Amino acid sequence: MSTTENRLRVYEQTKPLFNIPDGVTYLDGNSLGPLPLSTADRMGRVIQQQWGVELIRAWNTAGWYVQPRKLGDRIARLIGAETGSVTVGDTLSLKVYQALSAALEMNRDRKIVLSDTGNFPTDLYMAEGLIATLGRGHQLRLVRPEEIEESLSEEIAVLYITEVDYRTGRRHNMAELTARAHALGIVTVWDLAHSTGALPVDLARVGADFAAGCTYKYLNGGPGAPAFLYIAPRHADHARPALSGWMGHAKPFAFDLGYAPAVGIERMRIGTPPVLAMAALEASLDIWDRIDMHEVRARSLELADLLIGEVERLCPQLRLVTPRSHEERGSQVSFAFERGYAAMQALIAHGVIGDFRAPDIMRFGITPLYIGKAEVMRAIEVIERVFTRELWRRPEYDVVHAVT
Ligand SMILES: Cc1ncc(COP(=O)(O)O)c(C=O)c1O
Ligand SMILES: Nc1c(O)cccc1C(=O)C[C@H](N)C(=O)O
Repeated sequence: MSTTENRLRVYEQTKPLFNIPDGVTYLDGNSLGPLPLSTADRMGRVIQQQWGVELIRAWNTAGWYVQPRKLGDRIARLIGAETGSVTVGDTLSLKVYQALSAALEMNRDRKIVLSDTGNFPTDLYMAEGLIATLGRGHQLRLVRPEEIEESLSEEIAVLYITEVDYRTGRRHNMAELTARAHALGIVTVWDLAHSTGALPVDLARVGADFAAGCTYKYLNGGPGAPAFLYIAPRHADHARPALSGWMGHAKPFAFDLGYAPAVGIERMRIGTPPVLAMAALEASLDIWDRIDMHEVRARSLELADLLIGEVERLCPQLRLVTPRSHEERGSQVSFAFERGYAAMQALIAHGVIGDFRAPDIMRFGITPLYIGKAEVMRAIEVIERVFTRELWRRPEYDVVHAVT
């Protein structure tokens, strides 16, 4: 846990803990965080000593079985959640499905799921799939992000949104929306994919009902790292698991023929946890345990302001789509540019890695653990070069890859 004595000073003491290839300025930690230097060693030890030697005994001797909860408690500190209210495992798509289905059951007389057009598509697709499976006439209602508040009403069963918009970086006011939703009898499900490790989140204080997030972005857990799910302790013993796998059973090793949910958040486990991926996450959480999220936030805003100011001054072709107000943004800066895909490919070819989101958004993640003023200044210099020389016009930058 982060105490004043063992706290790491963000950037100065954290940058040396990451593997950032020479010549690369990495502004895509909002999509896939870089590799902590300790990860390979940690995974190697789990593979060699635990899997290799302990074999199946390691579920007990190395604590594999209790890892989902132990890692959950470490993430809980970063999102202001109560101890014992977070479980780790599966993918975020599954975790939002579980949260939404449990939330809908808490409001059985209402049929509308309210979300916004800035939500990440998998969240919307999972809702569509769940609604079709339920076959009870639910409806997914999508409004523009800025219309969410005025769209809350006693008709809505669940408010189902992502706190920080993956394209624009626009941030919803979680405290205000949760309070308003609760006053109208609405259950809330928050996707924290672009919040966890990006900014302070205070789930217990705002009284959120359900939340889920991933660990491969700001938390640096590695590609395919497991997701997490939060249920407010007041609901955890009543929430019904739609995906009633054996690891969420009250007594998995009794091998009963019928399902009985475990106590609390444990019921949201599904099947066998990804032990090796959890080992990687454990290594990155060793860093995060020593981080003060308020320090991360202060640095992030400072760096983002620098990037916004200089890019707007030097590259008038780019249009800022991230809100200027600190309260209304997450930890990424996005600009719209018609040829944004090619421009981002040009930047990547020149050592500045950000990414592109259709139709025209260039995203730059601000991740203060390994990005400081020097990195942002270098990115600005390269962005200026790409735009003043119109390097994005080169045909090689139009080649479209499967994953952007
Ligand atoms: C808001 C949000 N939700 C969900 C996901 C993805 O979920 P999964 O980890 O299941 O691919 C992403 C990114 O991929 C995301 O940005
Ligand atoms: N999860 C990803 C993947 O498996 C491949 C490529 C990108 C991703 C992402 O996380 C995308 C990300 N959620 C986004 O904000 O666009």
